Amino acid sequence: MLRIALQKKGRLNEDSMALLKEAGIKFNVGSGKLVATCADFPIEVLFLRDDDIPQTVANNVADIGIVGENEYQEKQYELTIAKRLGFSKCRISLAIPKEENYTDLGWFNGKKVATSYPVILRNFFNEKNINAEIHEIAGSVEIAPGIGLADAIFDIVSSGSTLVANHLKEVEVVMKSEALLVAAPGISADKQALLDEIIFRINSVNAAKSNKYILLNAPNDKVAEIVKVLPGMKSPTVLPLAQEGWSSIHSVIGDKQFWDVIGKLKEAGAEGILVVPIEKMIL
Ligand SMILES: Nc1ncnc2c1ncn2[C@@H]1O[C@H](COP(=O)(O)OP(=O)(O)OP(=O)(O)O)[C@@H](O)[C@H]1O
Ligand SMILES: O=P(O)(O)OC[C@H]1O[C@H](OP(=O)(O)OP(=O)(O)O)[C@H](O)[C@@H]1O
Ligand SMILES: [Mg+2]
Repeated sequence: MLRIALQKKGRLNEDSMALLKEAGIKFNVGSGKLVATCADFPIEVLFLRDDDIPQTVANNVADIGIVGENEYQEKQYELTIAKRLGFSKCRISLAIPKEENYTDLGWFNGKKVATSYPVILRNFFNEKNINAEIHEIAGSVEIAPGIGLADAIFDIVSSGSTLVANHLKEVEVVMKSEALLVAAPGISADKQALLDEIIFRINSVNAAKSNKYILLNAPNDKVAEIVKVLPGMKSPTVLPLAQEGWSSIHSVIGDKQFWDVIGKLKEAGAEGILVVPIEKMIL
């Protein structure tokens, strides 16, 4: 039985639960329950505050967990990053009152900076030889300069709207963050096999999301040119149509090349192009 630590509620909770669900791992979550089991996978979930997830995994109370890279860096536990999950993307930045004239990091010398990430900030300032005071607060960090608690802040930024609402401007991006699947170092072979299965399923789900299945028709004399344009998992499938002299071509295209490939297909004489989502893609 594997134990996973997930955020109880907040920014990471919904995407973490959705990802596991797509990977065929559904929990029987009752309201207020902090532990849940799964009917079709040998896994148990602990619902925690995100701040407590790195420690819980490091102490082997949970075997794996989903946590923001910012929290992982801040807590400094030796955990294995099993998979970067690509959601909850944000940056952790220094921001100052918008009317301040900012030229470089030297601005922070002698200033007081409010943050929930003192370790990351201390390391950054040390590395850059900045002598600033760090004032740790647990939340509502953006309010600190406005109420005279600090001169600047170091906090999570995504759209930037919280900064704007609090008359602040982002001046330095210190780190970028995304959700991580972390594991305790040295878990047993049995647990590692379950973790590998979860990663395999997540990869299949992610590959399916970033690819589309494409079907099109073409006259036989255009098939060779069209096949050159299509990437395909191995190579495109070419099947004869009932109508003499025509073929149906099937393939898989990645999101990144999608519109470029569609344009080239039309130029090469493709007709009746259909694009359909892929449920799972086994690599
Ligand atoms: N605006 C955002 N956009 C994208 N990701 C974010 C954003 N805010 C936070 N995150 C990411 O999600 C994680 C959890 O954020 P959340 O605001 O839910 O934390 P919290 O208030 O500390 O929750 P908890 O109650 O569990 O301690 C953050 O550590 C960060 O990695
Ligand atoms: O740049 P933005 O898009 O405005 O996002 C940044 C804000 O998002 C997070 O707070 P959240 O909204 O999760 O509230 P909380 O800190 O109270 O949980 C974070 O703590 C920032 O305050
Ligand atoms: Mg927290």
